[in-house]
Amino acid sequence: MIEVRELVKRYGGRLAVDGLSFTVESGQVYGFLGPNGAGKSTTMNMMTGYLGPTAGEVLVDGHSVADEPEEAKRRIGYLPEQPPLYTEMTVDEYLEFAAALKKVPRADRARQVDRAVERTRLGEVRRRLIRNLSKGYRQRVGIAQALLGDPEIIILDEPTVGLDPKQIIEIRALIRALAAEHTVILSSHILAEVQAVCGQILIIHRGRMVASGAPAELERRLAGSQALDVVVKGEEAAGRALLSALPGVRSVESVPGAEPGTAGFRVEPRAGEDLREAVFRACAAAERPLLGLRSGGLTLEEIFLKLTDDEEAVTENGTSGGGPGGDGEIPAAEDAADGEEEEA
Ligand SMILES: Nc1ncnc2c1ncn2[C@@H]1O[C@H](COP(=O)(O)OP(=O)(O)OP(=O)(O)O)[C@@H](O)[C@H]1O
Repeated sequence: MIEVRELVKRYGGRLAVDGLSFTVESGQVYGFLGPNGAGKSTTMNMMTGYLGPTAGEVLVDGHSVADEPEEAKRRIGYLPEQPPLYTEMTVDEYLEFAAALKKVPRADRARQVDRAVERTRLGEVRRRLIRNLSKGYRQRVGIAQALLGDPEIIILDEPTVGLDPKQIIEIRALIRALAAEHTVILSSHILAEVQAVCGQILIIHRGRMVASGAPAELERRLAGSQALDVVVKGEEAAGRALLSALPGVRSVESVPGAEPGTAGFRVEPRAGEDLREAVFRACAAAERPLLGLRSGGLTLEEIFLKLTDDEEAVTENGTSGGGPGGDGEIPAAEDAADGEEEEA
């Protein structure tokens, strides 16, 4: 288990990590999600003791990374964003060297290297020079290195960045397999990646946590009420009057762009109401053809983009101005970093 308490990192005038607190429970796969520059690498570097925090602390199974680095670090295997591979070594030589650096007892090194090679399926290339390996295989070497010493927790910084689609699938499968025996934390700026392998998501933006939870829970909590996108035949005013009169409707907004002779609306229900059937029946009773009816709640992808791209629209209770409401407890994603924003 890792406890991150009020972690802060300042690079000169730039606040890269701004008071992050969270807990990583054993036996789960956590996805650390955020756009480039959100502070993911900085946080991972502090969690693994590569970088000292400006303030705050990290405890690994109760051991402070700052005060008991050996105790804390031996529980963590780390694949940094740029793994320090020695490309003039063979895979075996490098892993033996890494095992020695990690103070794996000499008598146990060969066994541990064998096991790491087996788990990352490097058997075929173990006698090849690292410089002759593809990026996908090099990444596996980096992961094998993280497994040496048999740490309980594996931390992987952007493990699939720069890989081709086939390699990405292989690395994801490898991560899932690791999860059977380790707590895994990986960072990514791609939601689909985190959704594909993680049971828990931590969304970070400008050095702060903007949402966390299981993917389905986040979606449910933050997607907002089941707003409906409705298209009816005929004039806008008549369609609006019809929909507004339905019990359970909170608001009806016109959505521009409907084809001529039709009108589009976003219909917000009151909490807990499912309006689909009522909309259908009302249109039928009024002999007004219903041309479109779809749930307009946000997908997790839209939530992620809203939380990280459009922070001005995010208010204190995590709802967005004009968008569907939500009852999630997310702190405001106000401008905390004082640097320029980077491309997502
Ligand atoms: N050594 C450094 N000196 C100064 N600023 C830094 C340093 N390292 C990171 N930063 C800045 O801190 C912020 C957070 O960077 P960090 O690398 O942690 O983000 P990230 O979420 O991991 O993004 P990426 O995926 O691009 O690495 C960025 O604005 C970055 O420019």
